[in-house]
Amino acid sequence: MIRLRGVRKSYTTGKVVNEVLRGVDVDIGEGEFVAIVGRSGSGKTTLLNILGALDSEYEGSVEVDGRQLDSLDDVGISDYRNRNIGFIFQSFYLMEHMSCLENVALPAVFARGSESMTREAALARGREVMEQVELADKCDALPNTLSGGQKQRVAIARALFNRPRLMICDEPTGNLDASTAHAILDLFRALNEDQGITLIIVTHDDMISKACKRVVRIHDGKVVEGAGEFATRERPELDPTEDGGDDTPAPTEAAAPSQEAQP
Ligand SMILES: Nc1ncnc2c1ncn2[C@@H]1O[C@H](COP(=O)(O)OP(=O)(O)OP(=O)(O)O)[C@@H](O)[C@H]1O
Repeated sequence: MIRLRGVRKSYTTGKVVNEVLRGVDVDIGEGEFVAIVGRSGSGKTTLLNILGALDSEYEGSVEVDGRQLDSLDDVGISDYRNRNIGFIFQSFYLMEHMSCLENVALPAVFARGSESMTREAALARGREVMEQVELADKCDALPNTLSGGQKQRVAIARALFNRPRLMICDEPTGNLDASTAHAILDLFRALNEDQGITLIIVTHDDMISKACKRVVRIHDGKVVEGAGEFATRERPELDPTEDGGDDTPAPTEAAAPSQEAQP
């Protein structure tokens, strides 16, 4: 489903170039349940943003169902995202002045053309996904009256609204205690097993990564474990204290301003 080859990404700040991804090759198949792990600063979120078509400023190839993502224009990319991907973040990004149901129905606002829904249809679909996350009784509640775990369930319901094939989750349990995190994990498992939704989860939480069916590990700007159906060409020696430190690559002085530095 998603195939990355030779993906490189650097951030340029002034004259300093930080090469974060240095030739990432990875495959994510339909229906997979994958964790992305690595030290802080190793580029997990950077990779996730590319996998989720949130970032198109990279070198290399990202192919989805046989089609290069960079062949799509901005409208094509947002259509692809809206139709196929649900996003879950550590901070739940709920609109505090709207009810949970209105939050969940928000993706209808972004639907385009003939597919846009009436308000009634959007709210009915919202109720359906609130039921799926077992929060039907919280439809009219404001988000700030909910617990952290409940807020994350509302965010998951919102992500489910457009019936995504893929859910991209960045530290989804980062703000939750262990038992609440476990309940969210159970929900992810059910979405994967019962609905066949592909899940890609960036996590520092061992409980989550152990439950995933594959672990993709990033180190030194490359995928060193769990790349998918092919062998990674280079495998740097891994530090056994892997997740304990910071993997931010040392920034280098730019010889010339990179493309990203151009206005
Ligand atoms: N928008 C940005 N501009 C400049 N540098 C950035 C930007 N986003 C990330 N970086 C840098 O890229 C590197 C990788 O960041 P990223 O957030 O992908 O790491 P991560 O593995 O997700 O880290 P963590 O586990 O701490 O969340 C870090 O050195 C970070 O400072």
